Amino acid sequence: MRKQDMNRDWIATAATLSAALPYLQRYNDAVVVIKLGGHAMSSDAEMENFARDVVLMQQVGVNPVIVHGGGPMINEMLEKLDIKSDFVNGKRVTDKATVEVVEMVLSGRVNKWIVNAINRQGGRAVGLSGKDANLMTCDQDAPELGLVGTPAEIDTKVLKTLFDDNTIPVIAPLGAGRDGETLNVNGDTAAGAYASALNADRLLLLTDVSGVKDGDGNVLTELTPEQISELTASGVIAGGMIPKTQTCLDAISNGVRAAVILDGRAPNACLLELFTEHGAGSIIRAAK
Ligand SMILES: Nc1ncnc2c1ncn2[C@@H]1O[C@H](COP(=O)(O)OP(=O)(O)O)[C@@H](O)[C@H]1O
Ligand SMILES: CC(=O)N[C@@H](CCC(=O)OP(=O)(O)O)C(=O)O
Repeated sequence: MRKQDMNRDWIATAATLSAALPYLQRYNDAVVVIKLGGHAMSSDAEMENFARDVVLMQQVGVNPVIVHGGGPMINEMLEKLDIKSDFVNGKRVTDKATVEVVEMVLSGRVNKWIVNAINRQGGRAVGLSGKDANLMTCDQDAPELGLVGTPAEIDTKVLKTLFDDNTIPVIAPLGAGRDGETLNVNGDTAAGAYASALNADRLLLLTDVSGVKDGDGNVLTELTPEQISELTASGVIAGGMIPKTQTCLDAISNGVRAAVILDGRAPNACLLELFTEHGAGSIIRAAK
């Protein structure tokens, strides 16, 4: 590259940083809950990139909270163990044997993968599940789903202590039932519940599609609650996208300013959404 062109690149980089100033100011001290879906975690390299963005966010004054999924990793382990698994409306039917595998995979393998990646990028992350410090107490979801929880009470005390200590919580989507039993919670549902309890400024749901698509396959960059109802009724929003859009609707009616569904595999997806005019994915905003 010629020296002159190289200078032009650096000038563009400096201009990008300068243009980010209003966004950096806006998100200073804001809580951003990020749900990292299992499909958005496909390699160590992608995980390192994600972790780097999270550490940068924290460095500039955001309080990030990571809530993760891990459905594909759970499926892989259940298959190895020859345990059959079914989904109803995007939620896993969970019996005693299944919940043990879910906890082992989520709290063991996936949670530590993320924690380690953030720490390697110079951040300080701590791994938790909803069972720690009374973070998430759940009621049982539909009885036919078995040991699946729906969040009932969130205790944010430990999260606030971690923010004060510049520590990034990484939370596996498990909860404690009223009798202390372990319940499997859909990752999107869990992320939405934490976002509402914290009055988060943004809930980012990172997945493997660039946003919510209409019947022609085009990504809808802004989505209203009415559009979500119509697209769900007509079957265009299906499978794992049902709990995602439902979570966004619940979140914006419960104290979250906006929720975004975006492609977690795209480079710097979170930074693009938070710190640029461009934004990313499909945004659902709370009524003013
Ligand atoms: N209208 C829609 N727009 C985009 N994706 C959709 C839509 N309806 C269903 N999907 C599916 O939802 C999937 C995302 O949900 P899921 O597989 O549960 O992701 P994750 O593991 O990241 O939580 C997409 O990969 C896509 O196949
Ligand atoms: C009740 C329920 O469905 N729990 C999910 C928890 C993991 C999850 O949500 O993972 P993704 O975000 O990667 O889909 C499950 O067992 O797969």
